[in-house]
Amino acid sequence: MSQTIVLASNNAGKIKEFNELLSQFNFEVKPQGDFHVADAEETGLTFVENAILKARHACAETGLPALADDSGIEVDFLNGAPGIYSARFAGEHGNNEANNALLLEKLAGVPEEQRTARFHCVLAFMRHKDDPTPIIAHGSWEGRILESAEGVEGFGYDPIFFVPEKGCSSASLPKEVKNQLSHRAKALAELVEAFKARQML
Ligand SMILES: O=c1nc[nH]c2c1ncn2[C@H]1C[C@H](O)[C@@H](COP(=O)(O)OP(=O)(O)OP(=O)(O)O)O1
Ligand SMILES: [Mg+2]
Repeated sequence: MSQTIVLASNNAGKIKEFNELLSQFNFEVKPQGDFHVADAEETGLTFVENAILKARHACAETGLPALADDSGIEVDFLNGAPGIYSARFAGEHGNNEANNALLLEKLAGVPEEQRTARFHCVLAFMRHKDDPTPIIAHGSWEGRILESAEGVEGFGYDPIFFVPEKGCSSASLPKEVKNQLSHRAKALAELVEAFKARQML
């Protein structure tokens, strides 16, 4: 059986990673753009709320089950900012270069030990728009903010996120390595366990 699931994202970087991470499963995962679904309004105050809003929106627009990802980076020196506002940190939604430049600017002169940060990824899977029991999974990835951008892989904040266990930025890691370590990979592993518990895999 190959069930179609809508990936409730219009972020090309995420869509690419989900295609890599989900290739082991028997699902057909199609990005919502294939169904001409526009961005949901992210009005929640938590990653969990935003992930549900996105999944519900994609279910409503397509009539199919949907998987959404709300993610971002939490910087300790900034009391957790940009957090759920990561995609619009510098104002314009999804302007990665401006977001990275603003984060580097806000941390200018801050010593290494105070530059700790982590990525979060919350996944929400909903069977239909009125699903009262969405499956929620969470993963995080610890690191710190570099002083300048390094590497060309990945997307978003990857060029300025230092991965201590590898000694380089996450944009310097081969995609297979990021896909083993990342917040998204961990959340997806948790989602798979929840699917198994519900006899869905
Ligand atoms: O692995 C990652 N490597 C680098 N940066 C990342 C990662 N994961 C999330 N991020 C950043 C990108 C964006 O600034 C924000 C997600 O924002 P978020 O609203 O969840 O996604 P989005 O609006 O880009 O696409 P969509 O809502 O259509 O899925 O966190
Ligand atoms: Mg978004």
